[in-house]
Amino acid sequence: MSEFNDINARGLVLVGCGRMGGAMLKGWLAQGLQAGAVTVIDPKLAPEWQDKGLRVNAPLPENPAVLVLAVKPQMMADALGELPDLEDTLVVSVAAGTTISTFEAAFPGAPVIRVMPNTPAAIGKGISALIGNDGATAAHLDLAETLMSAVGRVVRLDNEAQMDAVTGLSGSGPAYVFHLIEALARAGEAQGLSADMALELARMTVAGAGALAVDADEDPAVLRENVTSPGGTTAAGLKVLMDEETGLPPLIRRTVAAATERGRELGKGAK
Ligand SMILES: NC(=O)C1=CN([C@@H]2O[C@H](COP(=O)(O)OP(=O)(O)OC[C@H]3O[C@@H](n4cnc5c(N)ncnc54)[C@H](OP(=O)(O)O)[C@@H]3O)[C@@H](O)[C@H]2O)C=CC1
Ligand SMILES: O=C(O)[C@@H]1CCC=N1
Repeated sequence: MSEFNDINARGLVLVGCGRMGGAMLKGWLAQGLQAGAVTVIDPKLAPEWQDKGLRVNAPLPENPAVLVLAVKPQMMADALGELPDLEDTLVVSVAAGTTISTFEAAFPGAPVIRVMPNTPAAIGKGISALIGNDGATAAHLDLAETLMSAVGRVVRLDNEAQMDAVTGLSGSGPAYVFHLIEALARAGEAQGLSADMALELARMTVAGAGALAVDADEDPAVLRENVTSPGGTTAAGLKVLMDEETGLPPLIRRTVAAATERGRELGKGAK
């Protein structure tokens, strides 16, 4: 029996099937969501989605179980304006910044859940944080958690204000890690490695360390110490990286703070 039974019976509407919407849809279909139960609204849907049995830019089902909004925050008002009134449908938004109050205004009385996923959802390795409005029951939260746990892990927030920090950390975070790979590769090249060799070493180092950080019982700090021989190479590298004034900690603090602040601005309607 699929955990998507109710959704397969009543339907799911996905508005915006770009990088994030597409990543989630890929995971949901792989986990038992039936393509015929999904109505995708996206005027310029990528060709890869055209022959999957989805209902593409079709009229919405009468009473879908879930409406997932995955358009850019700047496009949200337009997208909401194109949707009909809904009854007994769970509204789920993954948009950065856009607050629950926006969806309550668009769908008065509806249960609303705000989710912040990330793109590793495409391979079932995402992390999502979610929080519902007062109209979202335990069953609604469980339904959203069913959807998001099909594409990775889920944490629940107790305060919507935390969502911008989540966005700045794990929503945007994959981009920081991809940039770390790029930077490591370039640094390897600077030390005489070929571009291909440096990229392969950097990519697999980040992937392997990430997998170990998840699988191992030890804290990341212990895993770091396990690599660091006294008087060895890692200690020499970490002396630069961990400098509290010029190293990674202040840089990452500023990075996450800037992303968090941008989430707050988007929530206030910035373009
Ligand atoms: N990308 C990421 O890593 C993450 C994104 N998010 C959130 O997900 C949302 C989508 O981001 P992302 O997937 O990156 O963006 P994309 O631009 O890749 O996808 C959005 C899709 O929605 C389409 N679209 C635009 N207007 C409408 C409309 N009125 N009705 C239906 N579809 C429409 C876009 O078409 P067109 O291109 O033609 O405009 C596009 O295909 C954002 O709110 C973002 O904050 C959250 C977490 C992570
Ligand atoms: O860059 C953005 O605004 C979106 C939200 C989190 C990741 N991408």
